[in-house]
Amino acid sequence: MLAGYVRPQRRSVLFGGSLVLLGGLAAAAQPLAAKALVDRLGTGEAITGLLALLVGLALAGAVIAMVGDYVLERAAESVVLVARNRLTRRLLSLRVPAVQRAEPGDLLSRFTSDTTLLREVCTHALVALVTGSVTTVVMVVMMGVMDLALLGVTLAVLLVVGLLAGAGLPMIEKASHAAQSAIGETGARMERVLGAFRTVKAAGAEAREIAAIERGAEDAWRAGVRSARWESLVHGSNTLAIQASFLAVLGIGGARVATGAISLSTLVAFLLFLFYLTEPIGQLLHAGSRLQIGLAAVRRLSEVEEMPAEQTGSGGALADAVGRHEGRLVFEDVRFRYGPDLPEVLRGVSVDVPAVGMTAFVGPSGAGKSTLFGLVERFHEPDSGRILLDGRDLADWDLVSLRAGIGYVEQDAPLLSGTLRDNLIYGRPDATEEEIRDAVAQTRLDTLVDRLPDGLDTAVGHRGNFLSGGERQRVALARALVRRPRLLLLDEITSQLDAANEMAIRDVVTTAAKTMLVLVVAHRLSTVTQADRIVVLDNGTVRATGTHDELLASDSLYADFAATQLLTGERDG
Ligand SMILES: Nc1ncnc2c1ncn2[C@@H]1O[C@H](COP(=O)(O)OP(=O)(O)OP(=O)(O)O)[C@@H](O)[C@H]1O
Repeated sequence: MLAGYVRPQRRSVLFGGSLVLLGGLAAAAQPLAAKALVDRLGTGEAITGLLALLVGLALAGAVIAMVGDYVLERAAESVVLVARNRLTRRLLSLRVPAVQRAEPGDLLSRFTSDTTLLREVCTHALVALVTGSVTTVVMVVMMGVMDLALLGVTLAVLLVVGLLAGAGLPMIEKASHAAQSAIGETGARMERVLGAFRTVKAAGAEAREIAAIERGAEDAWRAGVRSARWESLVHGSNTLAIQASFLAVLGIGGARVATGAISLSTLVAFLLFLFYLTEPIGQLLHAGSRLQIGLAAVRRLSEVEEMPAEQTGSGGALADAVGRHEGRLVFEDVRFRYGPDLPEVLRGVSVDVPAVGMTAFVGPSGAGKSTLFGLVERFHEPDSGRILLDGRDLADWDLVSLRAGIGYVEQDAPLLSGTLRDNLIYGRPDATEEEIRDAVAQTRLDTLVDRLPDGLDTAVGHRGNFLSGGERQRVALARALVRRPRLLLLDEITSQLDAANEMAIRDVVTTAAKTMLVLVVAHRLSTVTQADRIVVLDNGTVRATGTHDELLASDSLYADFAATQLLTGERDG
């Protein structure tokens, strides 16, 4: 997965990495030039050329490293971009139940914060790991050429660093993952609060929510501190090791110079090498710890990749077919439960709905009415039985084509932040002005549009919260009509309308039912009575089917509903 993120940037990473490496090598060559300089000083030869070389090496090294750094930073940003785009596509293709089970705030944190962390791992850390290793190896070889005994001393001390780092690095990954998860959970909690802000206020729950969010933030802090502790241990071991090596080399090297085993210039160069070694080793340790943090982020991103996604094909041609062919919608012994441990919600539903006309589903709350709509949209798949449209199992339809033919107004259909127009054309961005106006007029939104300061181009607020509940319902219906569906699924769209608006909407629905298949779920008797057929659902089964009059005579539950007006009261209860 990591490779997948880095691959598109491999050229930049290679180029930038090579530059950084070159810069590092230029730095590595400096001790050699310094050694030559010291030797020449002893012999009294001219040193101007060597001095120039030394300055040139330092300058060139710095500039090359700087350019390399920029190239890598840029590649890192591109990696984040690629990761965000990939995650966006993944998130939007997820199956509805998967997203319903997840916390939106947590998914959001993966999109914002984890992708940002990814930049740590993908370029800099990887390159630093390579350049740090190469520079270290080059320096160690050079040190070996100078004096094997001193090298032995150095390596022994460095081994201790390696062991310390080896123990610390996995802990960093663990702590970082915990910190990110805690941030995700806190984000989810925050999203919950902001999404129901008025309810939070009305319930006086601010203090409780603050405490809960702060607890989450503290969890993140604790994990972050744990990670910081391991990081500083890993990083600090570098300084410690180099200093210890320095003293050891100085002592043992001094003795070797005194015995004449090595020259003074060799000792100076060796110590310089040791001094320069701090950087690549520090780089290695830093890269190692960053890599762990990035890997923790990759782990969280890959968790999203593993969530089930919808399968969509091309479907353009089929979308046309949906518009042209008319056909029945048939439920054949449909059984469904929301999860393996949950009770069966639909227990063998069989309904045959003709291609045109209005079919109403009524029944007590929780009977499974909305669930049926969810199955038609294929948000969920039946556990057994089939649903056929045009005689074809919905499972065989291309999802895009299927949904292109459906106008779905869900219960409490949310609007999206943006303008009223954005909301109306959400299901069909290429709708003409006339079609928009037409839908607006049908749903009696024209008075609202006239009243709004910028008409159709007025912002409606987050989830449409600048509008009343009834207005939101009518916008949702207009949005479905603009889509020009062949199949309208209307789930409780009149619950918040006053009598006048309800009557108008009823007319819209009746008119629509003359040319298309309209399924409504309604608790209001007035909406239901004019349906061509009514399906009474009870506890996941079809109890009775017929017209209002037929059911009044034949079905006691329906007769009871009608008589006691429970059909109206149910929503509020
Ligand atoms: N996503 C879900 N996960 C688990 N259970 C669910 C889910 N959605 C609905 N249910 C359960 O399935 C049952 C049927 O719900 P459904 O929304 O279809 O009922 P309904 O007849 O539309 O009710 P209402 O008239 O109150 O809208 C209910 O018992 C509900 O608790």
